[in-house]
Amino acid sequence: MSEAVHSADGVVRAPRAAVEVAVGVLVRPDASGRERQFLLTSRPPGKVYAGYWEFPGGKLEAGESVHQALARELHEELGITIGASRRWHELVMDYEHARVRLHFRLVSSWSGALQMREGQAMAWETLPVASVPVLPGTIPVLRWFAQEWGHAGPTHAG
Ligand SMILES: Nc1nc2c([nH]c(=O)n2[C@H]2C[C@H](O)[C@@H](COP(=O)(O)OP(=O)(O)OP(=O)(O)O)O2)c(=O)[nH]1
Repeated sequence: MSEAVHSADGVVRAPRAAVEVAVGVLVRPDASGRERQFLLTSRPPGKVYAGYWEFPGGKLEAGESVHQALARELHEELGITIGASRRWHELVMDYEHARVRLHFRLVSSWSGALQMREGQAMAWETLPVASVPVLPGTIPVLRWFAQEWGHAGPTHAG
């Protein structure tokens, strides 16, 4: 069965190979002790979709597993060392600049203080997300949270 491809902008393009991307969904407990806060970061200046909010992560390098790529990217971007990561969802998103296969992994333990090493901004968010604008590839993740938490209403502002 072929994989569903989500268009980021509504344009349907010819099939092409997807770039594999490891994405970290860092979660922490809210005031009631439930893991309902998650970290969003803004895309750094100079990258496509600069200023859009996303989950931290990046492309796999040759020979890396998704977890290894995630650990490397989160260390490079945020200065933290992650513990285990749990496979969560996968999604193919088609942008004008590339088709990407996003491997979302949940991370609830890490060491080190968060540092924004690439000029990003960060926000601990919950639903509905207040940071704007969010990257198209981020919106399905907010829907998965909404389903799991029984959250009704908008998932993000704007
Ligand atoms: N990091 C991240 N990328 C995402 C998310 N959602 C989404 O569609 N993407 C897309 C945007 C980019 O096309 C691609 C990730 O590429 P990137 O440019 O951020 O990766 P990278 O850090 O390895 O970049 P570079 O070294 O090539 O500059 O995945 C997300 O939540 N986080």
